[in-house]
Amino acid sequence: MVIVSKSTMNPKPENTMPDSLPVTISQQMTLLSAIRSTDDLKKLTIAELQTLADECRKEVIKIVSLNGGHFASSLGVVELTVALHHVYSTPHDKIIWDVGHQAYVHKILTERRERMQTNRQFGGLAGFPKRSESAHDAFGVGHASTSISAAAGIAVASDLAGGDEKVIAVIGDGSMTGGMAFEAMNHLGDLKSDVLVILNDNQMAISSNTGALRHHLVNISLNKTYNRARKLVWKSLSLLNNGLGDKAKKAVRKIEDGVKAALTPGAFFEALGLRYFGPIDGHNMEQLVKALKEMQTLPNPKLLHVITTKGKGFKPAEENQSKWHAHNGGFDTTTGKLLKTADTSLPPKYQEVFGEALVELALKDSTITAITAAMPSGTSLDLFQNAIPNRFYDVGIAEAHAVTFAAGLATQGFKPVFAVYSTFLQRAYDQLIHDVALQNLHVVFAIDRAGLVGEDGPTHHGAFDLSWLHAVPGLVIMAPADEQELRDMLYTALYEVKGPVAIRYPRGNGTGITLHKKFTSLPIGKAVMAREGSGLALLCMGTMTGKALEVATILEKEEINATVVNMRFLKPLDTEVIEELASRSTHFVVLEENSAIGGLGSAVIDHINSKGLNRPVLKIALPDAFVTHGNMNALYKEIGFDTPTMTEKIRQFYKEGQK
Ligand SMILES: Cc1ncc(C[n+]2csc(CCOP(=O)(O)OP(=O)(O)O)c2C)c(N)n1
Ligand SMILES: CC(=O)[C@@H](O)[C@H](O)COP(=O)(O)O
Ligand SMILES: [Mg+2]
Repeated sequence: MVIVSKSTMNPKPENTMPDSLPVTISQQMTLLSAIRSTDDLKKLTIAELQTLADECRKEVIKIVSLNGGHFASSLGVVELTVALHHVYSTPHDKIIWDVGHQAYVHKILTERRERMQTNRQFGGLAGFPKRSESAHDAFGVGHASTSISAAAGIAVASDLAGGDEKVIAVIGDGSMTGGMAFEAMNHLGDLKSDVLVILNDNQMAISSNTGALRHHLVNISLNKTYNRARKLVWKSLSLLNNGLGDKAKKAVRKIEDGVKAALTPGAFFEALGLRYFGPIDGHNMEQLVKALKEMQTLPNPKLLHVITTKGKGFKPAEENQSKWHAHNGGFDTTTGKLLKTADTSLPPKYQEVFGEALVELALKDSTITAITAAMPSGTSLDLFQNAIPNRFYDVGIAEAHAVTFAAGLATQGFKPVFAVYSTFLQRAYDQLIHDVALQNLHVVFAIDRAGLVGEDGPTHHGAFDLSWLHAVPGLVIMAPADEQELRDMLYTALYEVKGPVAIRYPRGNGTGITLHKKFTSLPIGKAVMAREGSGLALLCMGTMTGKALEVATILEKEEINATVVNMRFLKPLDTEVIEELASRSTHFVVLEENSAIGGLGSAVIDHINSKGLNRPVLKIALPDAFVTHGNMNALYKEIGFDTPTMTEKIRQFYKEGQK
């Protein structure tokens, strides 16, 4: 195999009007609009493939500028995606995109171009690959580091069934930091199944990638001796594929292995049983196509290291890759400038209030440490990182490790705060139980994005945390009704609670309440009255309190005088308030933005039953189903969380009981 030198990195188009396409294209038509299926890509020359890539890049910029979505990651893999669909044949061959936030070009090329303007909208295309959406989406994704495991499973299934499909996992350097990726390579290397792992190395997760592997990958790219030796290795590979006899093949393979073991920084992957190739320039179509064609002929697990630039081809995104990881849309497609000025009148976001409060407290308390699993900006722990870098830890996409790491810190008298999205903490349930709760360690879980999150959809909704946290003995679980309560709950978690404690709060803006400078300790396990009433009791978790108050105001006009209680704590549950309410209420309604199974509703019903209080309870909660993607208003309407529907449900429930 010939490695293309830097000077040939951007080959000039050989002919701008391809005659190799099945359809005739007019002057105005782009190459992209002539593509009907991935079969059409097979016939394109390298220059045409590059033209197609340029058009796809423009298309991604246009789509995200209109409706928002994940951005810089797709721009970085435009050439890689085009090359993959040129060399491989999906859906027969299987491409598994890790996380899937970089798969927009894959979607455009696999018969979804016309629907891309519905991307992430209610009823439209999903923002991530989804098996039910297209046969070309080999595996459903959203969470990181799953691709190699899934690829191994698919390849083994093919081995068992005698299939001949090729299986390719495309995984970013950020996702490669996740434990599952290592576990999968360890297994795959032993299995010997035919899987190509493409390591898309752009030195970025959402923010800068972290960890020792990151430095290792930089070393590979910069190692001159290796890069010279690599040419020799690739030459031997070409020999291998060009008709040598079995004995000679073995001898060449031995030489190759020897050279690589001595010189290849990629020996790390080799040790795990994956033959390492690369690094190659992931924006050079010729190099990519050649490399992929070589990979296609090789049996067994192998890893192709591809170097790309996140945000490639859109200057603002290349210059600020983290900011442009995802975008809300509404920007100029050349300059990146916002077309409308941002609304500065909105209240601060819950995550910002959390991040600021934690810094305030940690500046006065040197035992507080902050931990993120690759989400410093999303959780606002970047504020802590800037203010107190020596007590800030970004562990990579490694939620399970983060929890046990926190447990270790806690054993030594530190107060670790792990800020993590609800959906990603699911990865670390065992660690939370076994390493933290069982040892009653004082670890604070700041559980962000609890409840529905909108456009990211079911892979990202924080729909279950109250249910699974509820089952853990000794864990204190709280949810603030507004941003002031979030500050006070953080303070309470750090200074009143002595064991494991979780605070769950939603994505997005707070209520706009005026924040006090002072922190207040909240009595543990005690609810607060938000509205006095009688007959009907509305018991709320977190921000559902605001919604319940709206409902109560509407019902008041109909002479239904509801009591609204902000429960504050799921655990310990305020059983006294439930018993007191039972003395003056005939009906209970529990409101929570969590699955109807196992959260506050279940806790209240259990207590009512255990005391023989005999009160009917209506649960207003998320359905026992995966909630789709779309904007929050559309989702709330879909599940009956809009104020009119909730009011009607509660009205009916109460009136039925009065008959
Ligand atoms: C388990 C899990 N934790 C966190 C995330 C949030 N997340 C989404 S993309 C991403 C960074 C991925 O980096 P990389 O794989 O290198 O892809 P790139 O965007 O650089 O192409 C993170 C942390 C996630 N999707 N899944
Ligand atoms: C792909 C991924 O998991 C993240 O990029 C996620 O979409 C971020 O969501 P927020 O916008 O809520 O931070
Ligand atoms: Mg990356």
